[in-house]
Amino acid sequence: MAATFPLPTAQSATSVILVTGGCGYIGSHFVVQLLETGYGVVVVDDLSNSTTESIRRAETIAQRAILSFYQVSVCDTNALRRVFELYEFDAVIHFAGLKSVAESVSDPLSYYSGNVGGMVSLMSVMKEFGVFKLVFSSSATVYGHPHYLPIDESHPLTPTNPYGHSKLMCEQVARDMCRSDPRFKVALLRYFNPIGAHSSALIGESPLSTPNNLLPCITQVLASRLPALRVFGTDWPTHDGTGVRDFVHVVDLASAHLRAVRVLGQVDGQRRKEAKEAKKAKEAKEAKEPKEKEKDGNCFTWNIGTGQGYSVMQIVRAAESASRKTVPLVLSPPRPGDCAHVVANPSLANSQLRWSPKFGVDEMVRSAWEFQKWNPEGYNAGVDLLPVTRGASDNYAPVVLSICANDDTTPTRVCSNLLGLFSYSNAHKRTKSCTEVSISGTTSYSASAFGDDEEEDGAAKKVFGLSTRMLGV
Ligand SMILES: O=c1ccn([C@@H]2O[C@H](COP(=O)(O)OP(=O)(O)O[C@H]3O[C@H](CO)[C@@H](O)[C@H](O)[C@H]3O)[C@@H](O)[C@H]2O)c(=O)[nH]1
Repeated sequence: MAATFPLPTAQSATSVILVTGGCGYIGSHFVVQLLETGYGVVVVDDLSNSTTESIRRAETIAQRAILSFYQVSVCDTNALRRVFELYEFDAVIHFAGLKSVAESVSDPLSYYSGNVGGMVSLMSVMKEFGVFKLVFSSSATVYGHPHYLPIDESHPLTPTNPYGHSKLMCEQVARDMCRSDPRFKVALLRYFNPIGAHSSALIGESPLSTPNNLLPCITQVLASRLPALRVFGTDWPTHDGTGVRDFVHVVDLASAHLRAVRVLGQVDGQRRKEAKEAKKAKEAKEAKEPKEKEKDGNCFTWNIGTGQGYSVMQIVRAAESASRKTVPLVLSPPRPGDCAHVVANPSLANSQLRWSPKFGVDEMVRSAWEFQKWNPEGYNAGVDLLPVTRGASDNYAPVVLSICANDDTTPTRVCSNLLGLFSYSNAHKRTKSCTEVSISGTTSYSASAFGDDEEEDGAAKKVFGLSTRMLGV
């Protein structure tokens, strides 16, 4: 029986979204959601800290292809123009940017030219081509050291490093553009600490260089890629002496962007409606609008965090429990510039965006570990996932593989990671010792069906052999 996956073409896509930095950690999770929701997706990324492998995997998860990828820096205004000439974008989601606090201190010009210059370049091309909806990746770093907790959007903005200043300047560019032209509608999303990975374990955080952030450090220690976790500060005024942060699952964070795109779309409809309303009704309505809107036109700022704080040691314990391993620790002095406690007040996003996080901290940490476990070398493992075929209605013959798992391994993940499958079915059933999974679209293995016994067929044996060799299952 042939499986059919809908692969909408550019023509059938209702709305086309440009994602800058779409190959990165957060961008790739967002691309999955855009594809799953039916948007047409164009990605630009200069690949300075990412690879296109993440996009191929996002397509695998969503079983849909993006419309196009362009290796373009947002700072390259002419190259951006050429992309805008090809599509009528409904909105732009701007993830592209540099994000290392330490690097920004040693090389501030790169952060001002890359992040602020990139924002100016992007917004100028948006204006030129009449694209007015923008969702921007901002950061809780714009608040600097907390004056009070939890941090709401009215908290003073006092960044402590060039990275934070560059994000705040980008926000200012957006605010000023909204004030100067009421057609602009911008969502500034201030992320707290994004962690975790997609449940498929196909995409996750895969830094090209040595990680600085807590979770990738922990998972790399668990994978024996780093010898030990340095715990920066054990004498903070927190419940266990280690730093407390507001960790948010990257999938929840991605869905906040989807909500923001929708809310900005409603601003459009709202404006048209308001234009038709009687003056009195309009005034009454405007009186209820958030202050932010009066001040900044259609520029909205939302904290994206859970409102819950977890300490470094709580995260370490969660990782040990997810991996059933021990994290060797080196207790170290505080990192320069760090602070004890950073927790969001996300109530504005909860009410105005109608966004609230679904995943708890255990799931965040578990999924981060799963990604590390199945992708020990990140995206550079040499696993060759085939691209999703760009076509209207390709039919693929399903292949049923039987994979023996001696733990609760998710079979789709094993198959997708190891066999270069470009689409898979979520339908699977488990037997006592073996797990069956229906998979579509393998060119490497063309056998049609196997039973529970992997010895039954040479190809099945080969598949199983590959998984055992590469993963130690
Ligand atoms: O190897 C490590 C790495 C981190 N930490 C601690 O873990 C906590 C979280 O650190 P990290 O993951 O580096 O995040 P933050 O320092 O909170 O910074 C993140 O969150 C900020 C917003 O709150 C953003 O501005 C930054 O870009 C982003 O990296 C802090 O207490 C660190 O001292 C360790 O103990 N050991």
